[in-house]
Amino acid sequence: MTFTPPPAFEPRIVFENVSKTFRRNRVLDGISLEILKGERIALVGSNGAGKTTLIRCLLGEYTYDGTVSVGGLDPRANRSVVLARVGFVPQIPPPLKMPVGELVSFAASVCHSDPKEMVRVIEELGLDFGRIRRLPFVKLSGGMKQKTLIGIALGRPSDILIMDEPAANLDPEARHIFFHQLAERKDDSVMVITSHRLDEVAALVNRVVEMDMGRVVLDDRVADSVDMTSRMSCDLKLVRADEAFARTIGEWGFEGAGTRWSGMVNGPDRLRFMCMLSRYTGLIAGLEMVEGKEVAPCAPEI
Ligand SMILES: Nc1ncnc2c1ncn2[C@@H]1O[C@H](COP(=O)(O)OP(=O)(O)OP(=O)(O)O)[C@@H](O)[C@H]1O
Repeated sequence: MTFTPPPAFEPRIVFENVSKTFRRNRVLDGISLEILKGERIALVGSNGAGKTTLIRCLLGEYTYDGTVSVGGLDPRANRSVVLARVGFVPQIPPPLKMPVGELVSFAASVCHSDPKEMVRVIEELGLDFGRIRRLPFVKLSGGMKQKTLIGIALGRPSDILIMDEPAANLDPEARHIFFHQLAERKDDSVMVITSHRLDEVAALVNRVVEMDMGRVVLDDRVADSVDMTSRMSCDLKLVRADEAFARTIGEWGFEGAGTRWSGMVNGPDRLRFMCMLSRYTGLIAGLEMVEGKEVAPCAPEI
Protein backbone atom coordinates (compact mmCIF):
# COMPACT_ATOMS: atom_id res chain seq x y z
CA MET A 1 0.00 0.00 0.00
CA THR A 2 1.27 3.50 -0.76
CA PHE A 3 0.68 6.49 1.46
CA THR A 4 0.43 10.05 0.24
CA PRO A 5 0.98 12.37 3.16
CA PRO A 6 -0.70 15.77 3.01
CA PRO A 7 1.54 18.47 1.52
CA ALA A 8 4.12 19.79 3.98
CA PHE A 9 3.55 23.25 5.29
CA GLU A 10 5.90 25.84 6.69
CA PRO A 11 7.09 24.80 10.15
CA ARG A 12 6.20 28.08 11.82
CA ILE A 13 3.88 28.94 14.70
CA VAL A 14 2.78 32.47 15.53
CA PHE A 15 0.77 33.64 18.54
CA GLU A 16 -0.33 37.25 18.46
CA ASN A 17 -1.79 38.73 21.61
CA VAL A 18 -3.52 35.46 22.51
CA SER A 19 -5.72 35.38 25.59
CA LYS A 20 -7.91 32.62 26.97
CA THR A 21 -10.44 32.85 29.76
CA PHE A 22 -12.22 29.92 31.38
CA ARG A 23 -15.31 31.40 33.00
CA ARG A 24 -13.73 34.35 34.81
CA ASN A 25 -10.27 32.81 35.04
CA ARG A 26 -7.82 34.46 32.62
CA VAL A 27 -5.45 31.59 31.88
CA LEU A 28 -3.56 33.11 28.92
CA ASP A 29 -2.95 36.83 29.08
CA GLY A 30 -1.81 38.42 25.82
CA ILE A 31 0.74 35.86 24.60
CA SER A 32 2.82 36.88 21.57
CA LEU A 33 5.37 34.39 20.33
CA GLU A 34 6.89 33.41 17.01
CA ILE A 35 8.41 29.95 16.61
CA LEU A 36 10.43 29.29 13.47
CA LYS A 37 11.84 26.32 11.56
CA GLY A 38 14.71 24.64 13.39
CA GLU A 39 13.63 25.88 16.81
CA ARG A 40 13.31 23.41 19.64
CA ILE A 41 11.45 25.12 22.42
CA ALA A 42 11.24 24.17 26.05
CA LEU A 43 7.96 25.61 27.25
CA VAL A 44 8.43 25.67 30.99
CA GLY A 45 6.56 27.05 33.97
CA SER A 46 5.00 25.96 37.23
CA ASN A 47 1.75 24.01 37.50
CA GLY A 48 -1.14 26.02 36.14
CA ALA A 49 1.09 28.52 34.26
CA GLY A 50 -0.90 27.96 31.06
CA LYS A 51 1.40 25.71 29.00
CA THR A 52 -1.15 23.03 28.13
CA THR A 53 -3.79 25.67 27.39
CA LEU A 54 -1.42 27.38 24.94
CA ILE A 55 -0.82 24.05 23.20
CA ARG A 56 -4.54 23.28 23.06
CA CYS A 57 -5.05 26.67 21.37
CA LEU A 58 -2.43 25.92 18.73
CA LEU A 59 -4.05 22.54 18.08
CA GLY A 60 -7.32 24.38 17.46
CA GLU A 61 -9.12 22.74 20.39
CA TYR A 62 -10.05 25.95 22.22
CA THR A 63 -11.48 29.27 21.17
CA TYR A 64 -9.31 32.26 22.15
CA ASP A 65 -8.90 35.99 21.66
CA GLY A 66 -6.06 37.08 19.39
CA THR A 67 -4.48 35.23 16.47
CA VAL A 68 -2.81 31.84 16.18
CA SER A 69 -1.20 30.69 12.96
CA VAL A 70 0.22 27.21 12.44
CA GLY A 71 2.05 26.75 9.16
CA GLY A 72 0.26 29.87 7.94
CA LEU A 73 -3.17 28.44 8.81
CA ASP A 74 -5.76 29.29 11.44
CA PRO A 75 -5.88 26.05 13.46
CA ARG A 76 -9.57 26.50 14.33
CA ALA A 77 -10.64 26.87 10.72
CA ASN A 78 -8.24 24.20 9.37
CA ARG A 79 -8.14 21.67 12.17
CA SER A 80 -7.89 18.53 10.12
CA VAL A 81 -5.11 19.93 7.89
CA VAL A 82 -3.20 21.16 10.93
CA LEU A 83 -3.62 17.90 12.86
CA ALA A 84 -2.48 15.96 9.82
CA ARG A 85 0.86 17.81 9.90
CA VAL A 86 1.40 18.28 13.64
CA GLY A 87 2.66 15.38 15.73
CA PHE A 88 1.28 15.63 19.26
CA VAL A 89 2.03 13.74 22.46
CA PRO A 90 -0.50 14.74 25.13
CA GLN A 91 0.34 15.05 28.83
CA ILE A 92 -2.67 12.97 29.86
CA PRO A 93 -3.32 9.99 27.60
CA PRO A 94 -6.94 9.85 26.46
CA PRO A 95 -8.98 7.07 28.14
CA LEU A 96 -9.53 5.16 24.90
CA LYS A 97 -11.03 1.68 25.07
CA MET A 98 -10.09 0.76 21.50
CA PRO A 99 -7.34 -1.86 21.09
CA VAL A 100 -3.84 -0.47 20.62
CA GLY A 101 -3.60 -1.94 17.09
CA GLU A 102 -6.80 -0.18 16.04
CA LEU A 103 -5.66 3.08 17.58
CA VAL A 104 -2.42 2.98 15.59
CA SER A 105 -4.27 2.13 12.35
CA PHE A 106 -6.77 4.91 12.98
CA ALA A 107 -4.05 7.48 13.77
CA ALA A 108 -2.11 6.44 10.66
CA SER A 109 -5.19 6.81 8.45
CA VAL A 110 -5.89 10.31 9.84
CA CYS A 111 -2.43 11.50 8.86
CA HIS A 112 -2.19 9.38 5.69
CA SER A 113 0.89 7.55 6.89
CA ASP A 114 2.14 4.02 7.19
CA PRO A 115 1.16 2.38 10.53
CA LYS A 116 4.26 0.17 10.22
CA GLU A 117 6.47 3.19 10.84
CA MET A 118 4.54 3.98 14.06
CA VAL A 119 4.91 0.35 15.15
CA ARG A 120 8.64 0.55 14.41
CA VAL A 121 9.05 3.57 16.75
CA ILE A 122 6.89 1.92 19.44
CA GLU A 123 9.01 -1.24 19.30
CA GLU A 124 12.23 0.77 19.30
CA LEU A 125 11.04 2.24 22.61
CA GLY A 126 10.93 -1.29 24.01
CA LEU A 127 7.28 -2.37 23.65
CA ASP A 128 6.38 -5.69 22.09
CA PHE A 129 3.62 -4.50 19.76
CA GLY A 130 2.47 -8.02 18.98
CA ARG A 131 1.66 -8.54 22.65
CA ILE A 132 -0.21 -5.27 23.21
CA ARG A 133 -2.01 -4.73 19.91
CA ARG A 134 -5.22 -6.44 21.08
CA LEU A 135 -5.24 -4.81 24.53
CA PRO A 136 -7.52 -1.82 25.14
CA PHE A 137 -5.29 1.30 25.16
CA VAL A 138 -6.78 2.38 28.49
CA LYS A 139 -5.53 -0.82 30.15
CA LEU A 140 -1.84 -0.14 29.37
CA SER A 141 0.50 1.18 32.07
CA GLY A 142 1.31 4.90 32.07
CA GLY A 143 4.71 4.30 30.45
CA MET A 144 3.28 1.96 27.81
CA LYS A 145 0.62 4.53 26.90
CA GLN A 146 3.28 7.19 26.58
CA LYS A 147 5.47 4.99 24.37
CA THR A 148 2.48 4.24 22.14
CA LEU A 149 1.60 7.93 21.83
CA ILE A 150 5.23 8.85 21.11
CA GLY A 151 5.29 6.16 18.42
CA ILE A 152 2.16 7.60 16.85
CA ALA A 153 3.59 11.14 16.94
CA LEU A 154 7.11 10.33 15.73
CA GLY A 155 6.26 7.53 13.32
CA ARG A 156 4.58 9.86 10.85
CA PRO A 157 5.68 12.75 8.70
CA SER A 158 5.22 16.01 10.57
CA ASP A 159 6.61 19.52 10.31
CA ILE A 160 5.75 20.42 13.86
CA LEU A 161 6.09 18.20 16.90
CA ILE A 162 4.36 19.18 20.12
CA MET A 163 5.00 17.17 23.26
CA ASP A 164 3.41 17.85 26.62
CA GLU A 165 5.66 16.31 29.30
CA PRO A 166 6.52 13.35 27.03
CA ALA A 167 9.29 11.71 29.04
CA ALA A 168 7.53 11.77 32.42
CA ASN A 169 6.67 8.05 32.49
CA LEU A 170 9.50 6.61 30.41
CA ASP A 171 11.94 4.08 31.80
CA PRO A 172 15.66 4.94 31.49
CA GLU A 173 16.42 2.94 28.37
CA ALA A 174 13.32 4.28 26.64
CA ARG A 175 14.36 7.82 27.60
CA HIS A 176 17.73 7.30 25.94
CA ILE A 177 16.11 5.93 22.77
CA PHE A 178 13.56 8.74 22.81
CA PHE A 179 16.40 11.33 22.93
CA HIS A 180 17.96 9.55 19.93
CA GLN A 181 14.68 9.67 18.04
CA LEU A 182 14.36 13.40 18.72
CA ALA A 183 17.97 13.97 17.66
CA GLU A 184 17.21 12.38 14.30
CA ARG A 185 14.59 14.99 13.49
CA LYS A 186 16.53 17.88 14.90
CA ASP A 187 16.98 20.47 12.17
CA ASP A 188 14.19 20.80 9.70
CA SER A 189 11.11 20.95 11.89
CA VAL A 190 9.75 22.78 14.90
CA MET A 191 9.58 21.09 18.27
CA VAL A 192 7.82 22.31 21.39
CA ILE A 193 8.29 20.32 24.55
CA THR A 194 6.63 21.34 27.80
CA SER A 195 7.83 20.64 31.27
CA HIS A 196 7.52 22.22 34.66
CA ARG A 197 11.23 21.48 35.18
CA LEU A 198 13.79 23.05 32.89
CA ASP A 199 16.49 20.56 33.90
CA GLU A 200 14.33 17.78 32.40
CA VAL A 201 14.44 19.23 28.91
CA ALA A 202 17.24 21.82 28.84
CA ALA A 203 19.60 19.68 26.79
CA LEU A 204 17.00 18.93 24.14
CA VAL A 205 16.28 22.50 23.14
CA ASN A 206 17.77 25.68 21.70
CA ARG A 207 15.23 28.13 23.10
CA VAL A 208 13.51 28.38 26.47
CA VAL A 209 10.15 30.07 26.92
CA GLU A 210 8.95 30.36 30.49
CA MET A 211 5.33 31.07 31.35
CA ASP A 212 3.88 32.30 34.59
CA MET A 213 0.24 33.09 35.25
CA GLY A 214 -0.62 33.07 31.57
CA ARG A 215 2.21 35.34 30.43
CA VAL A 216 5.62 34.79 28.85
CA VAL A 217 8.11 35.87 31.52
CA LEU A 218 11.32 34.68 29.84
CA ASP A 219 12.29 33.95 26.23
CA ASP A 220 15.90 32.94 25.84
CA ARG A 221 18.02 31.24 23.20
CA VAL A 222 20.32 28.63 24.65
CA ALA A 223 23.54 27.09 23.40
CA ASP A 224 22.89 24.15 21.12
CA SER A 225 25.81 22.14 22.40
CA VAL A 226 24.72 18.91 24.01
CA ASP A 227 24.75 15.84 21.82
CA MET A 228 21.37 14.28 22.54
CA THR A 229 22.66 10.82 21.76
CA SER A 230 25.74 10.93 23.96
CA ARG A 231 26.25 9.23 27.28
CA MET A 232 28.66 10.21 30.01
CA SER A 233 30.68 7.76 31.96
CA CYS A 234 30.90 8.93 35.56
CA ASP A 235 33.12 7.96 38.50
CA LEU A 236 32.37 9.23 41.97
CA LYS A 237 34.36 9.17 45.19
CA LEU A 238 32.77 10.03 48.51
CA VAL A 239 34.35 11.24 51.75
CA ARG A 240 32.38 8.52 53.56
CA ALA A 241 29.74 5.91 52.84
CA ASP A 242 26.16 7.16 53.06
CA GLU A 243 23.00 5.09 52.96
CA ALA A 244 20.72 7.73 51.43
CA PHE A 245 23.28 8.49 48.71
CA ALA A 246 23.71 4.77 47.99
CA ARG A 247 19.95 4.46 47.48
CA THR A 248 19.75 7.49 45.20
CA ILE A 249 22.79 6.62 43.08
CA GLY A 250 21.49 3.04 42.85
CA GLU A 251 18.29 4.44 41.33
CA TRP A 252 20.48 6.08 38.67
CA GLY A 253 21.81 2.60 37.86
CA PHE A 254 25.28 3.20 39.29
CA GLU A 255 27.31 0.30 40.58
CA GLY A 256 29.70 0.29 43.49
CA ALA A 257 29.64 0.35 47.27
CA GLY A 258 30.75 2.52 50.16
CA THR A 259 32.76 5.45 48.84
CA ARG A 260 33.21 4.42 45.19
CA TRP A 261 30.48 4.51 42.54
CA SER A 262 30.44 4.47 38.76
CA GLY A 263 27.84 4.47 36.02
CA MET A 264 26.52 6.11 32.86
CA VAL A 265 24.39 9.23 32.48
CA ASN A 266 22.42 10.12 29.33
CA GLY A 267 23.88 13.33 27.81
CA PRO A 268 20.57 15.20 28.05
CA ASP A 269 20.14 14.00 31.66
CA ARG A 270 23.41 15.54 32.83
CA LEU A 271 21.80 18.63 34.32
CA ARG A 272 19.28 16.55 36.26
CA PHE A 273 22.14 14.35 37.46
CA MET A 274 24.15 17.33 38.66
CA CYS A 275 21.09 18.76 40.41
CA MET A 276 20.78 15.45 42.24
CA LEU A 277 24.51 15.49 43.14
CA SER A 278 24.24 19.05 44.44
CA ARG A 279 22.06 17.70 47.26
CA TYR A 280 25.07 15.69 48.45
CA THR A 281 27.82 18.29 47.87
CA GLY A 282 29.36 17.73 51.31
CA LEU A 283 29.83 14.03 50.57
CA ILE A 284 31.57 14.32 47.21
CA ALA A 285 35.36 13.88 47.35
CA GLY A 286 35.90 13.34 43.63
CA LEU A 287 33.88 13.38 40.42
CA GLU A 288 34.88 12.53 36.87
CA MET A 289 32.46 12.72 33.94
CA VAL A 290 33.64 11.78 30.45
CA GLU A 291 31.46 12.06 27.36
CA GLY A 292 31.32 9.03 25.10
CA LYS A 293 29.00 7.02 22.91
CA GLU A 294 28.94 3.85 24.95
CA VAL A 295 25.93 1.64 24.69
CA ALA A 296 26.14 0.35 28.23
CA PRO A 297 23.01 0.54 30.39
CA CYS A 298 22.32 4.15 31.21
CA ALA A 299 21.19 6.03 34.26
CA PRO A 300 17.59 5.39 35.12
CA GLU A 301 14.99 8.06 35.51
CA ILE A 302 14.45 9.32 39.06
N1 LIG B 1 -10.77 23.11 30.44
C1 LIG B 1 -10.54 23.95 31.47
N2 LIG B 1 -11.54 24.53 32.16
C2 LIG B 1 -11.32 25.38 33.16
N3 LIG B 1 -10.08 25.73 33.60
C3 LIG B 1 -9.04 25.20 32.96
C4 LIG B 1 -9.20 24.27 31.87
N4 LIG B 1 -7.97 23.90 31.44
C5 LIG B 1 -7.08 24.54 32.21
N5 LIG B 1 -7.73 25.31 33.13
C6 LIG B 1 -7.07 26.17 34.13
O1 LIG B 1 -6.12 26.94 33.44
C7 LIG B 1 -4.95 27.12 34.22
C8 LIG B 1 -3.75 26.73 33.40
O2 LIG B 1 -3.79 25.31 33.19
P1 LIG B 1 -2.77 24.57 32.22
O3 LIG B 1 -3.16 23.14 32.23
O4 LIG B 1 -2.73 25.29 30.94
O5 LIG B 1 -1.41 24.80 33.00
P2 LIG B 1 -0.01 24.08 32.80
O6 LIG B 1 1.01 25.17 32.77
O7 LIG B 1 -0.05 23.17 31.64
O8 LIG B 1 0.13 23.28 34.16
P3 LIG B 1 0.79 21.82 34.49
O9 LIG B 1 2.27 22.00 34.51
O10 LIG B 1 0.23 21.53 35.85
O11 LIG B 1 0.32 20.85 33.46
C9 LIG B 1 -5.16 26.33 35.48
O12 LIG B 1 -5.59 27.22 36.50
C10 LIG B 1 -6.27 25.37 35.12
O13 LIG B 1 -7.05 25.08 36.25
